[in-house]
Amino acid sequence: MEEEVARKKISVIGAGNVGATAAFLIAQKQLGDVVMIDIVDGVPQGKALDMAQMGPIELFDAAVDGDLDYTATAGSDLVIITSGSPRKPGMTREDLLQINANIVGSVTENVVKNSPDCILMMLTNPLDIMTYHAWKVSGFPSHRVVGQAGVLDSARFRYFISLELGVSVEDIQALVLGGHGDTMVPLPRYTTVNGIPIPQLIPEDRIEAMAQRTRDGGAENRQPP
Ligand SMILES: NC(=O)C1=CN([C@@H]2O[C@H](COP(=O)(O)OP(=O)(O)OC[C@H]3O[C@@H](n4cnc5c(N)ncnc54)[C@H](O)[C@@H]3O)[C@@H](O)[C@H]2O)C=CC1
Ligand SMILES: CC(=O)C(=O)O
Repeated sequence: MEEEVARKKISVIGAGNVGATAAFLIAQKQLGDVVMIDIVDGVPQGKALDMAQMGPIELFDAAVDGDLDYTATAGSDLVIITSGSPRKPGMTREDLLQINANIVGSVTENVVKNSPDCILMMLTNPLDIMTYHAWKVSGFPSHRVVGQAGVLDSARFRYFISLELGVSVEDIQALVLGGHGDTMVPLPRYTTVNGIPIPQLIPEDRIEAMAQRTRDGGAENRQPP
């Protein structure tokens, strides 16, 4: 007899650019049923409805709901926190510290009340500090609180290398360590194209230019309209 496996429940706090994109990709890949929470009435509900109505086109059955009330997130397996202010031109990620610490603190308390066994994934900037803050506020063991940044930073580095060499991103493995900020450390000798370290393929000054563009990634991607 086939065993029925329930989909995971994944809540996304903040239904802005990052939260809504994450919610849609989760639903489209059927990683779980999704609940989006925001403070602006109509935004999480409306965006969730739009996404759910893409199910018949993209062929997914994952549920997508939006709400203002954290009880809708109850029993989540994973909660992704994106709520907060994004960087304005000229701001560093650290400039966001005070504004977002207040938001992340109260959001984390609400999340923990409703999903005491979840894994918390932090995206709000400044990422490393907000992850630490959420860990402290949650009281969770450290293996249940993670920050998302290394994947994005490594993806940016891979993308720039693919442009430089005219090869597919699929052939590139890259590793970017350190914080999600100006101190991030792309590792060229551990970055390979089909197994060949990039210092054997790209001049040093070009690698450094791509490493710097990766560090500046968040700012470059958020130019004023
Ligand atoms: N870690 C990473 O890789 C990345 C992190 N970020 C960070 O993610 C955060 C969100 O960025 P965007 O989505 O572009 O901003 P956004 O302004 O589009 O969305 C933020 C959302 O949070 C909501 N919000 C504000 N206070 C809230 C609260 N107390 N409870 C629930 N929702 C609340 C806002 O209403 C808004 O809809 C920023 O801090 C940004 O710097 C952005 C890109 C990558
Ligand atoms: C905003 C930000 O942290 C980024 O795009 O990397």
